[in-house]
Amino acid sequence: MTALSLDSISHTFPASRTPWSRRRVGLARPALDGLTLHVDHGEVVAMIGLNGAGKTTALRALAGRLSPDSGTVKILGHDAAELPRDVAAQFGHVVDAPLVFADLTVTENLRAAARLHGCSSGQTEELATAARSRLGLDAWADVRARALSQGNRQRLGIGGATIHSPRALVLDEPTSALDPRGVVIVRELVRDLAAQGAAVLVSSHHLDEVSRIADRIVAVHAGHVVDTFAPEGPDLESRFFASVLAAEREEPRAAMRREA
Ligand SMILES: Nc1ncnc2c1ncn2[C@@H]1O[C@H](COP(=O)(O)OP(=O)(O)OP(=O)(O)O)[C@@H](O)[C@H]1O
Repeated sequence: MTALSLDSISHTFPASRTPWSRRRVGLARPALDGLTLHVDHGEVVAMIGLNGAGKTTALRALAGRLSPDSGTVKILGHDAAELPRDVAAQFGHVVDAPLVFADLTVTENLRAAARLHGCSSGQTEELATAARSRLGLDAWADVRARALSQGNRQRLGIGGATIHSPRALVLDEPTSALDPRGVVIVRELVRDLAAQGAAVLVSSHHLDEVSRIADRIVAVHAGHVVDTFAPEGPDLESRFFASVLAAEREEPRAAMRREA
């Protein structure tokens, strides 16, 4: 059953203005251009794409941080922009900056994350201890988040986003700052959640990691899905670039068809 869905979503940010002029500069190209993507329960889908392809914008729409110009965005069957409280409690995400309070310690942050995700006060301590240990953060238990390294802060954000064992999870470049041990920890955490039935959508630039973590890989280019790959099989990098090149060759023809 589909747990995360983006259907024909399009979004164009306003063209930027220079600080010294009210005149808009630059072309307003769509960040998302009819992107459709579904993730089922128990499935890990990885989104790959060049810089500016639209990955984060799509994930922001799922996280309820952006209302696209058109299309439908659903989490567990509900409009992502207006999740009922009980559905929000089954969803987790790290998109943009992780929800980490700089002045709280690691343990206090995890307790806060458990409460914010609707876990009962009776469960909080146990969940915080388990998440801290799972993410390899025991040595930093009483350290304020502002003093953490970038990688440990990323671990803490992921710990907070998954502390309630969500049924739907969205992670934007979850391993970008992690050391190799952290990469394995996050991979195993994501795979375990999927084994429990969670739908997981991650974006990443690490093609090697993507093929280890995902059941399905989607290539996004110019705001839409241009190809889908199985993780096994030869040389993901070559397959990815072939798809991007084919999409770039096809685009002028598609634009002419749209204008005709
Ligand atoms: N807040 C914003 N205002 C204006 N344009 C934006 C904004 N956020 C994103 N964009 C533009 O939307 C397009 C898609 O950006 P997005 O961040 O979704 O790409 P991405 O695939 O996540 O890239 P990266 O791999 O570099 O993180 C880009 O052209 C970007 O410049």
